[in-house]
Amino acid sequence: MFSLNHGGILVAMSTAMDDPDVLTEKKDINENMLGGKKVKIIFVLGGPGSGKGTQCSNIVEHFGFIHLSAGELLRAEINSGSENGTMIDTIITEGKIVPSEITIKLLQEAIIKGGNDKYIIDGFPRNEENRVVFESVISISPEFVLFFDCSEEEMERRLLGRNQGRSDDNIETIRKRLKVFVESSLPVIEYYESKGMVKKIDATKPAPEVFEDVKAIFTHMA
Ligand SMILES: Nc1ncnc2c1ncn2[C@@H]1O[C@H](COP(=O)(O)OP(=O)(O)OP(=O)(O)O)[C@@H](O)[C@H]1O
Ligand SMILES: Nc1ccn([C@@H]2O[C@H](COP(=O)(O)O)[C@@H](O)[C@H]2O)c(=O)n1
Ligand SMILES: [Mg+2]
Repeated sequence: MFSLNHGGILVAMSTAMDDPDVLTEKKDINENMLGGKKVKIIFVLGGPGSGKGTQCSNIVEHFGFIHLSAGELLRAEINSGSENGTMIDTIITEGKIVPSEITIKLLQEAIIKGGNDKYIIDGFPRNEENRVVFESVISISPEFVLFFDCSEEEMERRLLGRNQGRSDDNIETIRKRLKVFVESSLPVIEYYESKGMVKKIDATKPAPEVFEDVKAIFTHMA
């Protein structure tokens, strides 16, 4: 079983039910280890509507990763009636970025619940604060960063046609999200680029063609 300690650091705590021999053992996550298991994380980044969610579903189906979407986790938090729900809802509707401690706590909980050793994390880190806080709280470095590169015109067209009832899929919020992407998210991608960790995909192409390029990357990493 896993839990958060008082400092918010993720710890793995074995209980009698999990393993009676290590009843009180606690292990921090570090150097990509979680509860004694090596955990692989891939960050999936790209502008709003670039096709992150679409391609993550394909990756789950073909390569056995667990897909965690930061945006989905935040929307679920709103729908759960949590005390932060109204604040998160306002931020999303304004196309801004939710404070990192909230998003990272949701990611931590989802990783623990997932119990897997391979995660694709979609839409995170969205800004430098996300990146730095994740690095300090969850000491797992991504294997690489998958970047879906798409033109703004195409992203806007897709979002206006998405029709999933999202409060941020309207032209006013879409324009704000595109601005936030350029000002706050691209610098994170550039940071990883400077470390040689970015695998860039032309995401303007039709979805099946994009997946062929994604497949080539994941097949080679297996
Ligand atoms: N390559 C593609 N060509 C055309 N349409 C696409 C392509 N990929 C995804 N779409 C469609 O575009 C819309 C946005 O895709 P998706 O939800 O996967 O994007 P996203 O990057 O997750 O966006 P967001 O950041 O807003 O969550 C969806 O309606 C999806 O069906
Ligand atoms: N790291 C993140 C990710 C998302 N958000 C907020 O959620 C909105 C929707 O995200 P999608 O990935 O589903 O498009 C996004 O516009 C942000 O408002 C966030 O704050 N931090
Ligand atoms: Mg998405």
